[in-house]
Amino acid sequence: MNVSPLLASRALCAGYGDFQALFGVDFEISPGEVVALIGANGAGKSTLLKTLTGLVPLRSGSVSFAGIDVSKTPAHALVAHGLAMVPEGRRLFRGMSVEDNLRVAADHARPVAANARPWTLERLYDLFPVLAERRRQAVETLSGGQQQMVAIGRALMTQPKLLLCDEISLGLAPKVILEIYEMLPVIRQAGTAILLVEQDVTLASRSSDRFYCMLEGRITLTARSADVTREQITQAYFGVKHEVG
Ligand SMILES: Nc1ncnc2c1ncn2[C@@H]1O[C@H](COP(=O)(O)OP(=O)(O)OP(=O)(O)O)[C@@H](O)[C@H]1O
Repeated sequence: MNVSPLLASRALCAGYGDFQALFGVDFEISPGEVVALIGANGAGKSTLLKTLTGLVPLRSGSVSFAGIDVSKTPAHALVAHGLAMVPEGRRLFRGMSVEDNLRVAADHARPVAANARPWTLERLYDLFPVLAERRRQAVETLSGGQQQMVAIGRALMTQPKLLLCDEISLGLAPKVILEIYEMLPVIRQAGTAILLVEQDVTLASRSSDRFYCMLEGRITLTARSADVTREQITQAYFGVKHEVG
């Protein structure tokens, strides 16, 4: 059975002023899938993420999320439809406690069905027990890894169908990165699809079902993570187009 994609772009072009950053990008992620987006600095990953979420306008092509035309929907309204972002740099509400950061997000949550099991503070504290210990602390007093957990928790409190994670490993120690990445399967089992924008290619392919590689605003490789070779990734990352799987 073919499942319709949750998020899909077709022939997407976008840019800034005279500069075109994305050229005909076809991208999709299905419900419950974990997809990674990799590429060197400046390849266009953040721009793609921003265009998929309506923060950068389309020049041509289309983006749909859960059947909604993203170009006709204000970015903030997409949250209520189930699209949540863990932004690069986390952007937590400084001066507010861990718990208040999480509670604020709940005010913008997607309505969930009566028989669904929503993300609650208790459930998040089970996922990241250290946040329960620090619930009353101001977020800026937390370590970088703990702040990243709050950023993920805040996004989950909006009850997303899709969690977009922009370089969540950036600047964190390897042990902390693993702690956070180990939680992704739990989030996915709860029914949330995940898009990981990641600089670390090994981590990205190990943690995803499929991935896309970008180079200079174009997709140069799309593959099932289990099927792709190191050489194919290297070529796509630096310059030769491949289609696998
Ligand atoms: N606000 C902006 N104004 C003008 N050009 C921009 C802007 N943001 C990004 N760009 C340019 O668009 C291109 C793609 O940048 P983007 O940030 O999307 O790449 P990236 O793959 O996310 O890189 P990084 O990993 O460094 O974040 C780059 O050439 C970048 O210089």
